[in-house]
Amino acid sequence: MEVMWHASSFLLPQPQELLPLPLPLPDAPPPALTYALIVLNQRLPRFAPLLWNRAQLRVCADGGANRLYDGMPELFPDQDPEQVRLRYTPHVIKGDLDSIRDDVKDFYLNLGVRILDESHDQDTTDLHKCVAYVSDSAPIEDKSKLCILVVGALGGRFDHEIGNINVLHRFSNLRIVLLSDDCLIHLLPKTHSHVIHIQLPVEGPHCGLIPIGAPSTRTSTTGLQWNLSDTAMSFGGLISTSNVVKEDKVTVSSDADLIWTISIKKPIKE
Ligand SMILES: Nc1ncnc2c1ncn2[C@@H]1O[C@H](COP(=O)(O)OP(=O)(O)OP(=O)(O)O)[C@@H](O)[C@H]1O
Ligand SMILES: Cc1ncc(C[n+]2csc(CCO)c2C)c(N)n1
Repeated sequence: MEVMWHASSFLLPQPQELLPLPLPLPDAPPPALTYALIVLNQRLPRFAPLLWNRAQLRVCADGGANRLYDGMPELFPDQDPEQVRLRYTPHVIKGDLDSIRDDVKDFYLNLGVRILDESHDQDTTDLHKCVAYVSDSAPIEDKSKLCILVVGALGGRFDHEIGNINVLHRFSNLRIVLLSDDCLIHLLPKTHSHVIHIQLPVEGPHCGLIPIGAPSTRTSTTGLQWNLSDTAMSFGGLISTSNVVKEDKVTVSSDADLIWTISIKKPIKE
């Protein structure tokens, strides 16, 4: 079975800000991914500017545009809010446009941002619409190198959270990472075995492995405090919550699609 690599390196400073990298190790992950960022309608996480700089395509889902407009200046309190907004202008705003404020819409329209009104579709969420846009924008051969980072996806309204997780399953051929200030989650498709490189300075130790779409009759892991060994997992039976990462590399293989979740560390207060 083919191996799929995962690493939350987008939470680290950009490679050019670091010292020259050592030679790749034999089991190092393959070349870097291309990132897209989707901003949802929840408070921006503190590391939003880091993800913004990582991403080549930046999209706001409807009310996510309000959060960008209001929230980026709050993250740079010493700077002129207008200058901050100009620096963090999205490429596209897409959704049913029932949450974006008129002043925000006019501001970004004047800057030439593409605003895509899909109010005719009341059966798919704004996140779904934005993921479809990002996916359609990427050439097919590049899709396996594409990683979509979604901020504001967790820790809010439960119906929205479940809707956001459903998007992971709906687009299971894409790498999508849902983020909040506190944790991230992504899908581990059953079509691959998985190697997850843990970025210990920024993530862990708490983690979970959860079969959300269907039960698993066999899941095996290494690198965790409570490893699974051909173990069954299902809602109503065992699911792996409150697990702990013990090594900087975790491996997972399963006969079902699983959700991987890991905590994001808080910055140390000075
Ligand atoms: N509280 C929340 N928790 C998690 N995700 C959210 C939350 N609020 C919004 N989102 C995400 O942001 C996207 C855009 O939000 P927005 O409020 O514009 O959507 P909406 O469809 O107008 O919501 P509503 O259900 O309130 O009509 C949603 O599709 C959802 O993915
Ligand atoms: C069975 C069913 N439940 C809820 C909705 C409502 N809904 C789901 S996605 C969406 C768009 C949000 O921007 C809306 C209004 C529906 N259509 N069908």
